[in-house]
Parts: sequence; structure tokens; C-alpha cells
Amino acid sequence: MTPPSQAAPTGDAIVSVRNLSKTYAGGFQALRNINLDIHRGEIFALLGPNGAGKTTLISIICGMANASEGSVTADGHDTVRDYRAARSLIGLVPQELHTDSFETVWATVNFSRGLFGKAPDPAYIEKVLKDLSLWDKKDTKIMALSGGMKRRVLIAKALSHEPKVLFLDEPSAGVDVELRHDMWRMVRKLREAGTTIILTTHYIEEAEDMADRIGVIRKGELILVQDKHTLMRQLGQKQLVLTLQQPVTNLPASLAGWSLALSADGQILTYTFDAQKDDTGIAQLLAALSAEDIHFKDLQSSESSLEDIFVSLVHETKADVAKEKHPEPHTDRRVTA
Ligand SMILES: Nc1ncnc2c1ncn2[C@@H]1O[C@H](COP(=O)(O)OP(=O)(O)OP(=O)(O)O)[C@@H](O)[C@H]1O
Repeated sequence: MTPPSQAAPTGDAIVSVRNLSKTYAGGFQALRNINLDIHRGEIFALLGPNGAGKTTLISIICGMANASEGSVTADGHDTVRDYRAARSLIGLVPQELHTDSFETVWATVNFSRGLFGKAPDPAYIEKVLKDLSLWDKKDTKIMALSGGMKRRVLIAKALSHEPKVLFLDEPSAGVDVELRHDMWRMVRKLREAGTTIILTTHYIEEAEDMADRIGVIRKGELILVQDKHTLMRQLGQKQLVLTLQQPVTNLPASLAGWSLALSADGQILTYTFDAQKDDTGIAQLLAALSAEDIHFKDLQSSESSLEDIFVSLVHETKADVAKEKHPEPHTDRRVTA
């Protein structure tokens, strides 16, 4: 498992976070010594449970909150010393729209561009509004828009000054399936056009679907940064699911040493094994079952999802994660589902 990087910014890093800590007034430490490089052009998903520190981290990177220690650069610009240059590279889509209710969509988005000192570019704003299916609402006041439309306006505002890095804070929270899919499509298009995307999410499927790399934050510590596929391969457990010919009430004592779970109806037996090992133990298990006169009529295997991995990570301490390459399997959930 790759620990969060601690070195100087790597060549392709567009955002570099170094030794970042945040203690709020009152003494609560929300971030502890975060080191993170965001690669140019990637989609990076920051996962973590409520209160883990995701929004605090994003706020500091975007220059909206101060760090207690450490530094952040955006494309080489220090976000404190060189705030304007750094901030103009970043677009932030917050969770909620608080202002501008009496303005039209067009005026709001155009104004946002001006805030970053960019010359007006009606053709660009038109393209952004069209991409977000907002063009026919351009003269509508914000207060007359639906929640989903307001979300689209937030994205349009964040894109108005052509940022190189786009932060999406919980993009899927409270949006319907259609908007979620529109948003994912748009994010992919932006990435293809060279924009770096960083999203925070509770939705594992969002990270699984979208991200190139995943960071997991827990209690203010970045406990893992990993390429998504590598993460799933390294930590992935596999399950062999056997549908039995006859239900069994209890497993014989001779099978006690195996990582087996029996469904409540006694019909499905799930064996969890380490997918990385050469010897998975499957052949020996099948022989042991046969010796106990337990026969199966169907057999299939499945890999643990990112959700399984995430759940096990956030419930372990950092020391556990370092010590234990392979988290506990979650067989009971699968077999009784
Ligand atoms: N202004 C503040 N003053 C004191 N503590 C704060 C402040 N803002 C956030 N915190 C605390 O810092 C911790 C991290 O909060 P943060 O909002 O960054 O978490 P999060 O990962 O974004 O959570 P969520 O997923 O719920 O949005 C929480 O314990 C929160 O209560």
C-alpha cells in the first residue's frame, strides 16, 4: 500500500499539499499532517465519513480557510502568499447556493467570471450553459429554478473562469439520478479537455465509477492514497459462493478452520479467500466438503467492491491498516443478502 507522499511536489502535480494541519479555534484538530499530490488531469476522489475533514481540506486548498501548519501550492502558486494566482486556477462547486437569488442565470455566471479578473467571453459562457442544459434558462432568476437547476448553476459558476482544477464537494448529495448522470458525463468531458477534478463523496459507487485515484481520510488523517484499480486488487478479497444441494443447519467441526459463512436458511455457503495468494485453498475446501457429504449445485465467485474496502478501512485504526494488508472479510453481509 502506498503511503501518502511526503516528498517535494512531483513533476505532474497540479496541487501539492505539504505537512498540512488545521486546529480550529477551540482546540479541535480537524487535519493532521496531510501530504498529498494531485496529478494533472486526473479525477481524484476523496472519501471519508462525516466529519473526517474533507470540507476543511478543500476549503484550505481553495484559500477559503487558513491552515494552522503546512502549505498548499496550485500549479506552483502558494495559496496564501500568491492567493489570487492560485485561486484563479481553481473552480469550486460547493454543496449549496446561498446568494444571487434575484439575478438571472446569465448575470450570475458572467459575474463569477469577472470576479477572477477574466475579460467577458459571452461565447464561452454560452458553451458552459449549453453543456449544462441551462441555456434555455439563461434569463430566468435563480429563485425560480428547481434544486437541480440551481446545482447546475453552481457548476457553471465554478467553470466560468476556465479553471484548471475543479473541486466538487459532494456532487451527488441530494440530486436525482438524472442530474447525477449528467454531472458524471460532464465531469468526464471536462477531464478529456484537460481539467483536473477533485471530488469529495460519501457515495462509493461514484468513486468506483469515476476516479483514477482515491484518497481516504479518517479523523483528519489521510490514511491512504492509491490508484483505484491497484487498491481494489491489493485489498480485494474474493468470495466463492456455493449453493448447496441440501440445506445444512450447522457446519461440521472439521470445517471450523476455514473462513466460511453459512446463510440463515443454510443453503448458501460463502468462502472468503485472499485473491493474491497462489494457493487459494479452494481445491482442499471442496475435498473437505465432499468428505463431509456436503454437495453443491452451483458455484460462483465474486470480488469485494470498493465499498467493502472502504468500510473496512474507515473502521480500522491507521496502525491496523499499516499492519494488516488484508482487511477482515464481510461474508455475512453477502450471504444473507
Ligand atoms: N468552524 C469550525 N469550528 C470548529 N470545528 C469545526 C469547524 N468546521 C468543522 N469543524 C469540525 O472539523 C471536523 C471536520 O469537519 P469537515 O466539515 O471538514 O468534515 P467533512 O469530512 O467534510 O464532513 P461531512 O462529510 O459531514 O461534510 C468535524 O469534526 C467538524 O465538527
